[in-house]
Amino acid sequence: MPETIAPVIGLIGGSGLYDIEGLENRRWQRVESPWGEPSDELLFGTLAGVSCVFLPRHGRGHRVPPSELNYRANIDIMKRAGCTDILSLSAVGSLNADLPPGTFVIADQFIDRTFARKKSFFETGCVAHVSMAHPLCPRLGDALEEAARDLGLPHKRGGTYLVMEGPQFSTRAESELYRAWSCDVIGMTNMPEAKLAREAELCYATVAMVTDFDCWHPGHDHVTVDAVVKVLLANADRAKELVRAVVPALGAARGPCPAGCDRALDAAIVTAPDKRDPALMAKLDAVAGRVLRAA
Ligand SMILES: CSC[C@H]1O[C@H](OP(=O)(O)O)[C@H](O)[C@@H]1O
Ligand SMILES: Nc1ncnc2[nH]cnc12
Repeated sequence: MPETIAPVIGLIGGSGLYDIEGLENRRWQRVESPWGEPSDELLFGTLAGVSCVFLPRHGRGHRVPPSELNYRANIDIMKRAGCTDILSLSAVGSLNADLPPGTFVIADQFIDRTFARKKSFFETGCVAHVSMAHPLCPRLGDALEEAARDLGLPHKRGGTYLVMEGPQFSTRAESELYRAWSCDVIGMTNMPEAKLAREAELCYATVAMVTDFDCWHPGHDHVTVDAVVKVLLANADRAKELVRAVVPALGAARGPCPAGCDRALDAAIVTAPDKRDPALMAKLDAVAGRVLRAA
């Protein structure tokens, strides 16, 4: 019989999402990470009896820009806090005329165009290569799709999220290029977050909430924070409804992830055991302890 676990649902709130009201037994608590300073304390609580852990990605008050987020510390503390799954709730621009502001895209692919971020927990002293062919957990995607449908939210299952470095919005030529690549939405944060979640063997899903048409659209010559924030606030309320609907569905005890997210490191580490750096191994205790302790 495969082992069953009681899921702990991690929620990463993006722009406009700095708290989850309605979380019961709530407490903000600092969690230390060997990877440095995370964005904020974690908010622990329960929804319908299911354990949840919330992190405001940019910190309360939106202090940290996308390129300066410590993605490694953020994922590490969520793993330390016991999370098994992460739902990323993110504001995005639309690159697709069929996805107007207000649409929730349950993404299934990424193109990572970021270049100024630490993208892996694995460094000299312990090298690993995980698969990113299917970067988002289909089991979480199924649950989100069902909850969005039941709530009557405008949504689309599947879509490619292009991750740009930012913090400036894209040029018109870039926006057109990404459209020619068949990307659906654009944002600045879900990479390397999704790569690090995979390395940490966490199931990860993205709800990309469209706030604007980026700058390619004939009727929307540029993106402005003002315009984005207006839509964002309405999206944020609906995102919280979605969370309240999906968490109970995800909370039942379950076996291993059918897509293998929770076993991503099984065949990923290539460094010979006697060549591994003890200091790095100590930092990897939460992220990779399952496989390193077994070695
Ligand atoms: C305030 S609009 C630009 C900002 O919003 C998105 O962040 P998040 O994914 O955390 O919601 C986008 O990626 C930019 O960082
Ligand atoms: N157009 C856009 N480009 C990048 N990130 C965004 N976040 C919200 N809208 C965006």
